Amino acid sequence: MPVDRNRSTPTAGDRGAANPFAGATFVLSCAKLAQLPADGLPEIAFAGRSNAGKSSAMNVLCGQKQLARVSKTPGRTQLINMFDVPGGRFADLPGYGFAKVPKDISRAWGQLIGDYLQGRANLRGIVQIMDIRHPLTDFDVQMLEWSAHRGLRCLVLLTKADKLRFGAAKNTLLKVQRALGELPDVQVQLFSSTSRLGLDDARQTLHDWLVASAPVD
Ligand SMILES: Nc1nc2c(ncn2[C@@H]2O[C@H](COP(=O)(O)OP(=O)(O)OP(=O)(O)O)[C@@H](O)[C@H]2O)c(=O)[nH]1
Ligand SMILES: [Mg+2]
Repeated sequence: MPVDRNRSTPTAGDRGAANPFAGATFVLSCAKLAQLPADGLPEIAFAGRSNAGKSSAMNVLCGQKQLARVSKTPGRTQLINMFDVPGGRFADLPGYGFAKVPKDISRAWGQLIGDYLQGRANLRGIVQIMDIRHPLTDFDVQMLEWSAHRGLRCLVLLTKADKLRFGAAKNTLLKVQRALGELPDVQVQLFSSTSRLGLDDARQTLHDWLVASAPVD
């Protein structure tokens, strides 16, 4: 039976009015750029390694449990999934770097992400999701460099921070901040979709991006 992905369960403990992304809805899945909505709404893309926690982060940011599909199997999100949020749109990008994916499929994903990052005019920023236990893969760094080259803002979420002791998480945060210090417009923070660490800060940053992108009357 098909799952109606617009019917989502609110996350327990969500503070409702404080969430700027409450009421987010699934729009569509696209395999090609031509299928993306053409209305020019400001977009924020969630990028990162397969299984890093992109879909989980998007769900918790929107205060919904099953808005984007979460899976224990890496490589599950293979299309660009678009979600309407107040003031713009979120794009859940297919994850990269999953070794068991056949080469030709892997190439097609890379092409899709590359085309999207380079060609999507209404793209306003990137949320780069990194598993805090495996930060800064080569492709993570390449994504950040592409984004900086295009003048996009970037928020790095070091997610699954619940898996580390707080001191170890803080050390990784400092290490990643130092490593990315040269790149303009990059912010790095701790995050956990499970414990909700960093949730309010991340929501505020993304909300500010969309507000800054809104047309002035
Ligand atoms: N402990 C913990 N587990 C998490 C967190 N975020 C995600 N996970 C788990 O990590 C796995 C992958 O999460 P997804 O959100 O599906 O990851 P993804 O990056 O969207 O994966 P792909 O769509 O395959 O690229 C799932 O088993 C999640 O439950 C987190 O903050 N803490
Ligand atoms: Mg996913």
